[in-house]
Amino acid sequence: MNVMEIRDLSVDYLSNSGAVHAVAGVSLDLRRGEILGLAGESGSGKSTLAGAVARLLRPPAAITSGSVTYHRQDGTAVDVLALGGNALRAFRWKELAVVFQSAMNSLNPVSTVGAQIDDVLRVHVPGMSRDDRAERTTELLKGVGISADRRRSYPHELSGGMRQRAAIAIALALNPEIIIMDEPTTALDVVIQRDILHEIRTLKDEYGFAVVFITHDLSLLMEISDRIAIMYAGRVVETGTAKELHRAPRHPYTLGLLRSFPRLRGPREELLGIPGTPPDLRALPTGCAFHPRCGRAMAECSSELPVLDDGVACLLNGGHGLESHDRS
Ligand SMILES: Nc1ncnc2c1ncn2[C@@H]1O[C@H](COP(=O)(O)OP(=O)(O)OP(=O)(O)O)[C@@H](O)[C@H]1O
Repeated sequence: MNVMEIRDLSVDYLSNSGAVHAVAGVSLDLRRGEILGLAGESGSGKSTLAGAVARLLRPPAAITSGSVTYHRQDGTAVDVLALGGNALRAFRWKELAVVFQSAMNSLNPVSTVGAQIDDVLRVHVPGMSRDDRAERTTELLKGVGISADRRRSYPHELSGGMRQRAAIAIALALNPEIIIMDEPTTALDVVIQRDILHEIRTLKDEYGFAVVFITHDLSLLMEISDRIAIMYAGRVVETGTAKELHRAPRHPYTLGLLRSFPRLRGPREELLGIPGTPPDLRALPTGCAFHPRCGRAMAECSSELPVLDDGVACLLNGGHGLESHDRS
């Protein structure tokens, strides 16, 4: 059962030097209650895709095609790209919440963490009593591993890990169905990262929300995700369960990522398993965007754009392609 369906979604950043095709024709399902990992080198479009479905993109970003459908538990379908005003605000907190990499940026520095959770509840659940809000705040903080007395702490009084936990507690305040986490733990110590991620899994099992998890750490993604989507140059090139991708990656790019010790953030540099660097998104190579870096490229890879078929977009894997001139 899908909680969200993304179909043929494209996002450009418009600039004087041409449109940057950051997301190009992405179709992806998010199943209710799953953790979907999103991986790919820096600049492959992960954050832009997340921003599009959370409706957080601002100009110069422009959604140029596609649809995003959210399915409520009662069966109603919501056209996410058409939401506006109050409906959009309600969607963003009650149905979908986002946790960003830097918790400091999403927390208010002049308000205690308890007051920030209380604010969210007060604004979005007008009928909730003060006592009920206090109880819910304590419950949320406990749920992410913060003791109740810490609700009176200001963000700067908390460690990085605690701040991240507080940001997650705020995101969970209204019981959303979907949580998007964009590199939420990369700035943290590895041990703390793993602790927080295991708690997210526990919370997810308890509350039943689905998670879209974006990280540069593919090994971490393999550990915590149910399914993974690999992005390259704005497209999804492979999807599968974490086990499938780990055991038998089918796209040469996925294989390269697994063989590398990738630094997916920061300056673009060659990955050990993949020569070259990602393409300029203003002027993509013809055919498969990965072909200039692919050790297994065939002649047709430079003229045919492979479409995602049975979880992989690669001509080598029985995938069929579109002639370059068929591309919309
Ligand atoms: N405001 C902007 N204007 C122009 N181009 C942009 C803008 N924001 C992002 N881009 C470009 O869009 C592409 C996709 O960026 P995006 O941040 O979605 O990738 P990502 O995979 O999330 O990378 P990272 O892991 O570094 O966050 C990149 O080439 C980036 O340079």
